[in-house]
Amino acid sequence: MIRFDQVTKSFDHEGTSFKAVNQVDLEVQKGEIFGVIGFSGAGKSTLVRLVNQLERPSSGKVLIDGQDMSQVSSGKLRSIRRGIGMIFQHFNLLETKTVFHNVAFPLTLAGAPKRKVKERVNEILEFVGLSDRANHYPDQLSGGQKQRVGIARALATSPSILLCDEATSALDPETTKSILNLLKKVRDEYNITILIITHEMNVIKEICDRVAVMEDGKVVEAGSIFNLFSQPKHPTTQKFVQTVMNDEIPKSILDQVETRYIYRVTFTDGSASQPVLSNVAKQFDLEVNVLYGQITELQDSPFGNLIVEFQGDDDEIQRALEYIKQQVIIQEVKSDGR
Ligand SMILES: Nc1ncnc2c1ncn2[C@@H]1O[C@H](COP(=O)(O)OP(=O)(O)OP(=O)(O)O)[C@@H](O)[C@H]1O
Repeated sequence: MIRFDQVTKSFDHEGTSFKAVNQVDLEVQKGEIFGVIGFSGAGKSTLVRLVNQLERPSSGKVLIDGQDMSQVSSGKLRSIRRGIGMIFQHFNLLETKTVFHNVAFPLTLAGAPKRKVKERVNEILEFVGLSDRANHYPDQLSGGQKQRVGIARALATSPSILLCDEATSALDPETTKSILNLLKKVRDEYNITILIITHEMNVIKEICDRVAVMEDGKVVEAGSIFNLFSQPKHPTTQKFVQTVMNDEIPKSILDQVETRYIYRVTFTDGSASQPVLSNVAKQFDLEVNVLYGQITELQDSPFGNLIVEFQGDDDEIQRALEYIKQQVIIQEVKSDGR
């Protein structure tokens, strides 16, 4: 549905050319919630602005439903743009207009008749839970309510794509959660493709199906949430994962452990590590101790790491490791003393 094909966007500054987006290949499927994460300056905003052609690629193609955006007529581009909604970190509401008129704005702009506008605005305000705030002004609303208005405005013209540029970065954690739940509802009920850019791994973890990690204009790693969280390969991905899954074994615990065999066992979708470990304890002549761990939820399934130590005969431990490897992800933390 959205395809970046070798897309580069360069900016010229004081005689030098700078690639804000550098040869990006990505495909976002219809109805998917796709996250793009990266530190400040990685090129996320530029990437998202390439989707609705607020920026034009210097080279490569951006395709929406198979259509090369650089090849369409200006009339066609306007109609494609109406099918792409966008929400922003600072909401970008019209302060002098009521909630109703903020949401009505894109419909009025598109020339919709008054009766249709009223019907659609009321419907969408109900969807975002703000029917009782229709006559309020933005400065009478909380941050979370303002973003609900932003979402309602973006949805007013019934888009098929919703772009979210740091949409929860100005909100507290509770409000962030409620906005993310609303975005999930947008996807589930309207089958809208959602492209989220953020610097917060929590946002990715909460609602995305797949994620791309950006650095210096490039996508350094991309994949399903499970793959990225369970086996992050690039150092930047590893840093982001650690912000929500701190699985570094505390030094105080490591110092107390005398054994040589310490491993990280990772829970992934459908793999229940705990039964595997109790089977190991039953089937092999060794002791298994859980030293540390953190289990969370990823897309409604348990996910996390357990740091375990094995005590026993070397050969028996090797046999047990072979058995475990066939069932779950296991990585060595320490196996050779200090
Ligand atoms: N119009 C522009 N002209 C010149 N340079 C630009 C322009 N837009 C973006 N850049 C540069 O491109 C790089 C990527 O910027 P971009 O805003 O896409 O990154 P980002 O990952 O969204 O960062 P942030 O999270 O801070 O917004 C930055 O170094 C920025 O200064």
